[in-house]
Amino acid sequence: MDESQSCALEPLRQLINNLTGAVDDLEKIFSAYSLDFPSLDVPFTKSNAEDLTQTADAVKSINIIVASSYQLLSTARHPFGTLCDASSVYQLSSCLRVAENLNIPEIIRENGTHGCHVGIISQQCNMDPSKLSRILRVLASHHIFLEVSPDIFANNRVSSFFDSGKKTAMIKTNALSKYQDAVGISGYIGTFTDEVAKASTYLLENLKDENHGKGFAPEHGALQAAVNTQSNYFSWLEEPHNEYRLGRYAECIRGTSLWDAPEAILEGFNWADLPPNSTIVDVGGGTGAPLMVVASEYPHFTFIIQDREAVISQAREHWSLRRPDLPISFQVHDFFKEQPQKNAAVFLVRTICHDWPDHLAIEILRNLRQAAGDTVHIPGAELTIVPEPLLSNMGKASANVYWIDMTMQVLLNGQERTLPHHIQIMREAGWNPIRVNRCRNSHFGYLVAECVY
Ligand SMILES: C[S@@+](CC[C@H](N)C(=O)[O-])C[C@H]1O[C@@H](n2cnc3c(N)ncnc32)[C@H](O)[C@@H]1O
Repeated sequence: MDESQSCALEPLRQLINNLTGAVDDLEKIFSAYSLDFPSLDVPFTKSNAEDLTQTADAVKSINIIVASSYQLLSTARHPFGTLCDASSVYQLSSCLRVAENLNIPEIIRENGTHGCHVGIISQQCNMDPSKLSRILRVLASHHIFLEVSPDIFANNRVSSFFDSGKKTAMIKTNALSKYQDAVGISGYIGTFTDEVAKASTYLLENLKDENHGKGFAPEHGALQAAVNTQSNYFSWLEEPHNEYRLGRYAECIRGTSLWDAPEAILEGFNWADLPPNSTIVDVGGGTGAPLMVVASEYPHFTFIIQDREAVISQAREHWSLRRPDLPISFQVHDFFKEQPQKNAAVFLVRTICHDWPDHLAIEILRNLRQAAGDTVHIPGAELTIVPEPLLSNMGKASANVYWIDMTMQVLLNGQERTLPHHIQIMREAGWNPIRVNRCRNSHFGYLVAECVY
């Protein structure tokens, strides 16, 4: 082998060394607890081993594996292969949408643990078996479901993660019941593969639109062309024909809690330092999944969830089903109007600003500033230093941050922001960022700010 050949292969060897090192580290982490790493071929169950995969050291190793293996694949294969994949990846989303909408993980679960013939699956969801088989094969080829033998599909660790845990008989009588107090991320998949995917297909048309392409109005994004509406995303969701999508969106947002490490909200802010009678206002809180974590730990505070009227009804129902014991009140409030809570110790503003372009995010923050007595609390973003030759943003391991950024662009002309950008809009709204708290196992940062007097 001549020198130039060995040089050209060096990045591949470095990437393999990264992989080996990361797998060795995972082995040490799991053997310290005498646990096995969860198998891809076995359905997901809440377990100590799954919990261990979420800890900071395990996440670090897993991210190195994800980034290195994707870079290895892109380095090794012909560009045509990478571009074929990128050109057709929407097919994967479309097939996933079918599987979620037709309750395939639930049907397979109800038919035993050894897999289910596509003939039975298709009978139960009233589809043509040959078409469904091809759809499930696309997914199984991407490790979503396991094709145990030709045309027999079983749930694996990935497909079972969007099993709602509900009975299909119940879902058939009430489609929305699937998303009420569900486990898994069926709502997240439903929303992302439906309206977000539709909006995304109009990205180029929206960018080239002579009137709106260079603007940032939330009612002039790609979504409006895709679904033929003049309303912004949230108003459109509340139109009568979208009852199903609105119900599903609530579950989608609960699913977004998984972007964050489970304990991040507790570590992101020094809740324990607040006086016992403090009022915490969750602004645009949705159904309040992250707030439930705080309220469970600090039930002596007063908690208020604010959101649009339709969402507040969902939030009331969710808390009464899930945690009727916790002290929480609900308030219909439009965060573009004057903030009625003047004595809040904390305004929690989680994944709100990312929905909106700068001028509207600043308006939301200014309204809080005008009502504020103490601190506000906002998630931001930070880069992580990584080993050579990986990309400095961890490439594929950070892909979801960039997917969500594009989601915000196509839905509402919103965006994810870097830490300096977060700081800039907070300062413009009259807030002084004083601290960023980050969990090592999460892309989220918690930016704590005080009023500028
Ligand atoms: C991305 S979700 C975040 C929910 C919650 N903060 C969380 O992190 O789980 C955005 C929320 O903003 C709410 N929202 C949108 N427009 C609003 C408005 N004008 N006033 C109050 N809430 C609004 C939506 O209904 C939705 O619940």
